Amino acid sequence: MASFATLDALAGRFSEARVLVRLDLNSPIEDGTVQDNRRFERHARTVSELAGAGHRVVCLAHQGRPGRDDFTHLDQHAGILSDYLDRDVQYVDDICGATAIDAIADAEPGEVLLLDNVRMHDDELADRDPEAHADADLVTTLAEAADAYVNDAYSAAHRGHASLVGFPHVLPAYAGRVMETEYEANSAIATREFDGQVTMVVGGTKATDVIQVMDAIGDKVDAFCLGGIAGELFLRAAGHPVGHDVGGSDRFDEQWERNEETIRAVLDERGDQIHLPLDLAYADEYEQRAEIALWQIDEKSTSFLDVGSASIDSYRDIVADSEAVFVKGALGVFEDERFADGTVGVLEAIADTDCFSVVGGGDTSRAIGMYGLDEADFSHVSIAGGAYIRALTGEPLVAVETLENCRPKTEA
Ligand SMILES: Nc1ncnc2c1ncn2[C@@H]1O[C@H](COP(=O)(O)OP(=O)(O)OP(=O)(O)O)[C@@H](O)[C@H]1O
Ligand SMILES: O=C(O)[C@H](O)COP(=O)(O)O
Repeated sequence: MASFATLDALAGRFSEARVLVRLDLNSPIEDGTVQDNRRFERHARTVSELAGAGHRVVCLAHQGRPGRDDFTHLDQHAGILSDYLDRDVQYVDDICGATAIDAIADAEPGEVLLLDNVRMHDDELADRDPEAHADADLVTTLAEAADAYVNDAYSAAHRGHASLVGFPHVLPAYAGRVMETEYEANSAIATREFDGQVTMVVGGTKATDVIQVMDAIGDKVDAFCLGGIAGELFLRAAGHPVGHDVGGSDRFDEQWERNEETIRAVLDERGDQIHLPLDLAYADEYEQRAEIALWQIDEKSTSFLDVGSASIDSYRDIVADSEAVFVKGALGVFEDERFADGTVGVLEAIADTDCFSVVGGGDTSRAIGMYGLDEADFSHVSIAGGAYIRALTGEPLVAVETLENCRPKTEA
């Protein structure tokens, strides 16, 4: 259990307050258009609760990183957020200048504002510790204009940026509903004791991340079911001619070099817990899905894009016997229907059981909506990427620690 104060405590202390709410609306951008995603819908619940209670809600968020194509203003984000609320979101083209401060002062009870991309202010990304961030202009100016601070940005909580760690030192600070639920579910592998089998489904393209997770939490997990790039790299370590770059791909060799030692050590120490694909799927000469058993592969000349049917059956059985299942990364290129069987098959197996389940990773969790699965059949579908990885390994998240350490005095 986290020891931060929540919106329940805020409700008991404030009415019609000016509440600064840090959201994480960081989203994919395609051809200049911000793509709607779960983050808007989830954060809308926190914003709606606060606005519905009559508070004046001032949202702060970031988009992209300076120097990247996805570093933009938040006007489109305001539009998407208001689609999920039963009220308008007023976009303020300023962060903590006179325009922002006036808009905050003029806000009526129940009104929602979204300030501009907080990473456009130099203080946000300055390399400072939380106490020094609390003294920076960005934080002191906005804190002066507000009564309370809510951090709902769990998925950015591994970042020690000003808007995430500065305010709790100068304003009564609370965790929003997204922060609360994400923290609870994603930390479960590190904090909860499960009576039965704990399974982790590991796939995707970021093999380095997931291999580190496997290395760190091997003691807490009974079965790892592998697919995606990590699956092939483990097969390569086990002596199979897969997991090499072919036909212009650049996903394998570099990650192999970086992780070979860890992969071999994990296989050596935890071979019994690790379930590798028994077969793999690829596009044949007619561009149809075809499968090949592992023992039939004698040279790496094909790009494999999914695990095969025998692997899926075996993973489904493992899931059915599990008390808890955590998913990180897709087992295949599910965006292409021909190669969705592995990812969808395992998600369906999880949905069919009443095990405790967490599905993480922005890309992977998209498969739930794409293939008509019901989010309600999973205990939690995380909207976090880097923060989820850290939570799985039990690594502290600096913004969560700050909320806990700066718990408002009256709620202590
Ligand atoms: N064999 C494969 N070859 C190429 N890509 C694959 C393969 N298997 C899975 N993928 C890709 O992995 C992606 C999902 O995993 P990824 O590592 O990107 O992370 P995620 O955990 O879902 O998301 P994020 O970390 O971005 O929040 C999917 O888009 C899928 O197409
Ligand atoms: O999208 C995310 O995972 C968070 O917003 C963190 O973004 P960052 O990796 O750019 O800090």
